[in-house]
Amino acid sequence: MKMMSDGTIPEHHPHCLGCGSENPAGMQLRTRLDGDVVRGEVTFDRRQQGAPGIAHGGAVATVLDDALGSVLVVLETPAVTANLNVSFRAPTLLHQPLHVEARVVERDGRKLHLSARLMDEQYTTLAEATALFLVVDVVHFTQGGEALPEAWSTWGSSTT
Ligand SMILES: CCCCCCCCCCCCCC(=O)SCCNC(=O)CCNC(=O)[C@H](O)C(C)(C)COP(=O)(O)OP(=O)(O)OC[C@H]1O[C@@H](n2cnc3c(N)ncnc32)[C@H](O)[C@@H]1OP(=O)(O)O
Repeated sequence: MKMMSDGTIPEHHPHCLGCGSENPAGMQLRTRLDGDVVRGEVTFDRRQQGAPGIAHGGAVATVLDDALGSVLVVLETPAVTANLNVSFRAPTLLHQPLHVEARVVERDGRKLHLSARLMDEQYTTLAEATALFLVVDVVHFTQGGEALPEAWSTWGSSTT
């Protein structure tokens, strides 16, 4: 597993494993592994604002998708989001420290069924997601014409 001795996942986002990309939309999601669950913290600011003082739903979905991407780091499995379903349960306020968790629900061949949740400081659910990720060959990621992070070369690429 790709993690530090304190359980944190280095450079939470898969893109950051050596390629120098920033987090999507400037969001600073930091994740760590807790048993089988990826946990993280994030705080939205005005860059992710939708209605005044409230995070945009797309930004919330991005954080959930990003946390799900961290699960791939733990699994060391190259995969992509095929389907993402988000339920928004309560307004996500800006400038509040929030908790995120993501986990594997089931693996069925190439299909990874994952789930994620965004919670406020009191662990009240604000949004939750279910997702289908499909395992792909690492070649999938060369389509953008950019060099891939060195760390990815050691990851599995079997799509069977
Ligand atoms: C080396 C390590 C690298 C690690 C890097 C990891 C991190 C990377 C960064 C991660 C960043 C974070 C994440 C991101 O941001 S990932 C970025 C957002 N996602 C994408 O760009 C994905 C774009 N889509 C595709 O490339 C293709 O459509 C994929 C690869 C997904 C499937 O095309 P492919 O030709 O391969 O598969 P298939 O069509 O034969 O279908 C196969 C099976 O799947 C079922 N199905 C398909 N789609 C759906 C659907 N929407 N709902 C329900 N089911 C669906 C389908 O019915 C079939 O089922 P069955 O008939 O077999 O039962």
